[in-house]
Amino acid sequence: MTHTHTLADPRVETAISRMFELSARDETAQAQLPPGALESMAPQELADAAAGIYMPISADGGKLLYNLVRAIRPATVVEFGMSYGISTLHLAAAVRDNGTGRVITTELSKEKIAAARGTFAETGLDDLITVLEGDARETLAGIEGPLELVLLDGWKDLCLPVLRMLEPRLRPGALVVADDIDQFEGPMRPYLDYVRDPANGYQNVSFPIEDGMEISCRL
Ligand SMILES: C[S@@+](CC[C@H](N)C(=O)[O-])C[C@H]1O[C@@H](n2cnc3c(N)ncnc32)[C@H](O)[C@@H]1O
Repeated sequence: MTHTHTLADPRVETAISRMFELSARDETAQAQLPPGALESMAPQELADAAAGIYMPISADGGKLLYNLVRAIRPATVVEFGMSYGISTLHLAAAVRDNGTGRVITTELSKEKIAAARGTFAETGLDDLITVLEGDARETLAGIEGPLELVLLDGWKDLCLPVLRMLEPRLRPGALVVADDIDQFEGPMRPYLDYVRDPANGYQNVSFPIEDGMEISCRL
């Protein structure tokens, strides 16, 4: 018997492959940002300046997210930092295959949001995805819990404030996944110190996948 899944749906596979191919130009585009942009620009200014840069999760990171969502069967998945939606498609494909749940994602760049909305419609996953336009610190402030899976992949210095904001709505056993913990060791430090401090109520594992993912289970 052949088992199929939504990541193998030709519409989804084509969209993900196309975006990964386009993301190969990220390094060249990133080199055109003003020097020190990552450290000095305000979140919206940086999002606009980086509108042409995909900055996606890795292919294996996407598969890991798919599997986590399949295993947990969350009613609500929350994503901080959608970009062009590569990670969002992996999350939504798993929600589709679970037959239950939804994905709420958030993004600052209007250009990325317009492109991602088109891609989500093209893949047939748009009915599962709610895109909130604006700063996650505001757009995610009012979402209802309990939350069972959270992906933190926006600007790295904002991962801790966003986690602290969502924390009261995490159900015990919820997973919080933070991407790029090795690549952005400095900006991620306050976040990592927080989740790794046993007093703060998480069990952690640093998953050695491309630039590193910290997976934290809410106790
Ligand atoms: C690393 S990329 C996300 C990549 C995406 N998860 C993927 O795998 O394709 C980070 C994105 O987060 C967005 N972002 C950063 N800070 C944000 C904020 N405060 N609120 C909403 N979006 C934000 C940026 O504009 C950028 O597109």
